[in-house]
Amino acid sequence: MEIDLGTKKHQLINGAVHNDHRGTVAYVNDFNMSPIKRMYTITHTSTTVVRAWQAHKIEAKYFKCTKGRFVIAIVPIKDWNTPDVNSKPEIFILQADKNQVLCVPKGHANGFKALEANSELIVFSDQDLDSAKNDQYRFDQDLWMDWSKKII
Ligand SMILES: Cc1cn([C@H]2C[C@H](O)[C@@H](COP(=O)(O)OP(=O)(O)O[C@H]3O[C@H](C)C(=O)[C@H](O)[C@H]3O)O2)c(=O)[nH]c1=O
Repeated sequence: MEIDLGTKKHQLINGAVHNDHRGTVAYVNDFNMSPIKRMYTITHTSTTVVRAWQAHKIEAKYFKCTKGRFVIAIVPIKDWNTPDVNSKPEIFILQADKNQVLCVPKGHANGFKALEANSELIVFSDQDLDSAKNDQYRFDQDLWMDWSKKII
């Protein structure tokens, strides 16, 4: 099944793993990367750092944890000037040993923190850097989530 990346709904795409005498192939066959224009990685050396909230009207993002574990939250934004303080974030745990890609469609804010020191995310974007620069919306990290609460 191929995932429709044009959808307005976030999606968690599950991959799988093949092991044999040569080693391991970890794959996410349903992640169609044709819309991707750019990739980068983010490493959090500490579990106390919160990177939130960054939001995009037109940019879709795809997150894959390549080391450690992250808690990542996403919130749909309707009013970009006065976002709804009562919106409820959807929360995901991404971990390197679970082969999953989280697709966050345009129109959402994302925020995250590492659950283990030195955790790393790889991020894929469907916008080049120039478009992304004009599509950056930042909101206070204390909006929507109490990041100090134990999540799992
Ligand atoms: C992402 C990126 C950044 N940079 C430069 C631009 C800045 O001088 C510096 C730090 O970037 P920024 O402050 O935008 O990083 P974050 O606050 O983590 O935000 C980034 O990752 C979160 C999850 C988002 O959702 C943002 O859209 C994305 O910009 O790296 C580049 O030159 N190329 C890139 O692709």
